[in-house]
Amino acid sequence: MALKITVIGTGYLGATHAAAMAELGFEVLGLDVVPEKIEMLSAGRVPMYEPGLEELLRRHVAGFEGSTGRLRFTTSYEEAGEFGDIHFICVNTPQKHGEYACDMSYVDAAVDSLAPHLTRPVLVVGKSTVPVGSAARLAARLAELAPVGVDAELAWNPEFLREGFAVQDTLHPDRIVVGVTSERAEKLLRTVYGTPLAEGSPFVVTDYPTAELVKTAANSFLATKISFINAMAEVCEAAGGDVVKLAEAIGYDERIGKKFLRAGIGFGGGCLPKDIRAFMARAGELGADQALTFLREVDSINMRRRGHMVELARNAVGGSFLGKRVAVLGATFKPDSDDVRDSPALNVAGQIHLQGAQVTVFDPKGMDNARALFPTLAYAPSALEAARGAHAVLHLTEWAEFRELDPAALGEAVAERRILDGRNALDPERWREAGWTYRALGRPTA
Ligand SMILES: NC(=O)C1=CN([C@@H]2O[C@H](COP(=O)(O)OP(=O)(O)OC[C@H]3O[C@@H](n4cnc5c(N)ncnc54)[C@H](O)[C@@H]3O)[C@@H](O)[C@H]2O)C=CC1
Ligand SMILES: O=C(O)[C@H]1O[C@H](OP(=O)(O)OP(=O)(O)OC[C@H]2O[C@@H](n3ccc(=O)[nH]c3=O)[C@H](O)[C@@H]2O)[C@H](O)[C@@H](O)[C@@H]1O
Repeated sequence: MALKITVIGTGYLGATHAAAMAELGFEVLGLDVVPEKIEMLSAGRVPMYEPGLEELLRRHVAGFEGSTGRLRFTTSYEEAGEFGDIHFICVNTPQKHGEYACDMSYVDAAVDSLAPHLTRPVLVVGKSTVPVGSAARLAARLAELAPVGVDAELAWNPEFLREGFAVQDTLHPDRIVVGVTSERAEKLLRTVYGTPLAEGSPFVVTDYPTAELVKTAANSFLATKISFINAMAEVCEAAGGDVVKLAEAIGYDERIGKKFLRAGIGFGGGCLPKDIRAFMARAGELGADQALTFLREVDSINMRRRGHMVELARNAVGGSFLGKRVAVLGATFKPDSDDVRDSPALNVAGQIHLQGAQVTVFDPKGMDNARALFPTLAYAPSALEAARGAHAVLHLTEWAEFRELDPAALGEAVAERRILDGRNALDPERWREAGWTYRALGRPTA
């Protein structure tokens, strides 16, 4: 009999994973505790912006022409327990309020809710990003809470997808990593990730702690790479160098590589910032805090970028924001996503607003989420409207459409032709030729 899969938590990770599992041919049931999300997904609508996901969803949710009907959604753990042979846990693991540590309460709640409803031998597979040691603890919890006689095993299978590329990354992953304690679990996961998904993707089998650590190590490395180039940007500014050229030049060395060397206002989002902090907190609990002290520096270089952007903008408008209008292009933490969790762009916008400027934000996809998080900022329906009357335009999220903006047309709308590029993504010459003062982070002023 074909394996049936449940996916618990249908956010950025879970909704994508559920649709991808249906694409691979499995019967899938997605579960979330938020009924509105379940209603939307059941109707073939994705509750966030993720390119290609809605199309994938509609290929498998019933009610659309030619759909396989293999993908359904529910809020019922009882239904999930009846349905699944394999249960993927994809719930959120945010930073604890006021602490560095990871809040495991959602993962714990998912295991606690599922376990009593299990009806047959199952594999529960954690995908959420968790502190090392969680899998062993959860395996014991699962065994304890599962009905007597039900064999409930746990595996850990961290996820490496990027928002904006979630569908592609899930269907064609760089690698699949599984932390298992039995051959049966490994075999089941090899079946799940069988062709075409695993074609060309290395399949790494390891123990729980290594699987958990691979995930936090990967995100720590990426964060470190970004903070490294941002540290170079600071030195370039002091010395009159150009960090974009520097990144290009060091990137030709294949050992260094070109990727993740874009200097700017730094990393944000629902993952890198909280993951490096949770990693430091966990290392501290394990008595290995010294090993990760460099991550504290990675974090502080990153947070400094936001303050630096605010300072540059303040200086650009004459030393004070009082009575000034500032246009902010971009609200999401990166382009091609509507995610504003720990967004550097919104953080900068918020700081400038607090310092007295009238800030107007435009983002192609993140407006609703931005408004919900920063209701006191002003929002405009286009970049042009946001720029109207502005004393400075700040480019803070590198959406492709911002690269296409017409500097001459925007120049007609603003009070002062002054643009600060927080992502080093615009073409300085185009803006300068149209009479703008263009300023970027880590680059010469003219
Ligand atoms: N967003 C991303 O690009 C990636 C996220 N991750 C990790 O995946 C996990 C999930 O992240 P996101 O999808 O971004 O979070 P999210 O917040 O978008 O989604 C989490 C979902 O879980 C649901 N949920 C919470 N408690 C629940 C419960 N007890 N039972 C059922 N559903 C519950 C929430 O309602 C929400 O819909 C995190 O650990 C994150 O670090 C890993 C790789 C990529
Ligand atoms: O654990 C996760 O959730 C995911 O976190 C990141 O993915 P994501 O947060 O979607 O976004 P990234 O593309 O990594 O960008 C993160 C942040 O770094 C910034 N960034 C990225 C690259 C760069 O060169 N410079 C830079 O400032 C982006 O603007 C963004 O704010 C990782 O890239 C994924 O592999 C991982 O699965």
